[in-house]
Amino acid sequence: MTLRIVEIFGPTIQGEGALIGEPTVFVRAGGCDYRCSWCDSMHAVDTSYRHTWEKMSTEAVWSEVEKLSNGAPITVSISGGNPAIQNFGPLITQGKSHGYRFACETQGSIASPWFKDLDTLVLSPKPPSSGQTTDWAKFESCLEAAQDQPDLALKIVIFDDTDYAWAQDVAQRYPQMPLYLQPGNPESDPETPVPLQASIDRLNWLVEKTVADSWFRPRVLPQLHVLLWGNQRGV
Ligand SMILES: C[S@@+](CC[C@H](N)C(=O)[O-])C[C@H]1O[C@@H](n2cnc3c(N)ncnc32)[C@H](O)[C@@H]1O
Ligand SMILES: Nc1nc2[nH]cc(C(=O)O)c2c(=O)[nH]1
Ligand code: SF4
Ligand SMILES: [Mg+2]
Repeated sequence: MTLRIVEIFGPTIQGEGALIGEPTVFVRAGGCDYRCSWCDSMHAVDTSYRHTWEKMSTEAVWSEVEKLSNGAPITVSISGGNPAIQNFGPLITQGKSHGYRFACETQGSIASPWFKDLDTLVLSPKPPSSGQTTDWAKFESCLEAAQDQPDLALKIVIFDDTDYAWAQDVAQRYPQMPLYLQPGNPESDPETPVPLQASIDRLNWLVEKTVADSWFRPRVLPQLHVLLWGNQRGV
């Protein structure tokens, strides 16, 4: 199996959502069917970066994960881009046989048969500010592909009041799924520092909004890695 890989990095901490704080090695897949206006990982999306992506065998990816984690079983997060475009099934099988855990981050536009082999599937449908439109039939197919096997989490990025109202609608569609909200980071250029106070202010805005609405279902979280390292890549 050949995979298009942008970067493999870590161990670091998972900075977002359900597994926040968890020691994690990231495998970032190249290519995405979306073009979110505010994507913080355009180097894994825009085909002008394709020459920086590496074609790697499953074995080569696995060996890098093992090297980075020093052979100690850890959580591996498969992100991108949209990793669902490619076949990460063999990597997951290999890693699980050594006691590793696997999570995947995807927008929910493409269902992959290997979703059922994950420990955690994070579905992150995109709000209006992204400029993308969710195909809910495809999103449902992702849930079906998971076959009730992995833990599921819904993670929604909020930039403004419109996104917030949209998130409330989506939440109602999926009353059983654990829900995470994170404020959007308008600064996605890796060279530009992210002022800490501005990040805190955006988080505070979102926390105060949910509390004022007595909307107690979501967990509101920052992007912890952005607070620590800004937009630096590979962390
Ligand atoms: C880069 S995406 C890759 C995985 C997949 N394509 C997705 O969007 O879920 C990983 C996570 O980062 C979030 N994200 C991307 N750009 C962001 C930004 N500027 N601010 C906050 N979160 C962002 C996405 O919504 C997603 O939850
Ligand atoms: N530390 C850290 N946490 C993350 N959570 C989601 C990430 C991603 O880009 O998918 C990410 C990332 O790139 N780094
Ligand atoms: S779906 Fe994810 S990787 Fe693709 S453009 Fe949007 S945020 Fe970026
Ligand atoms: Mg990121």
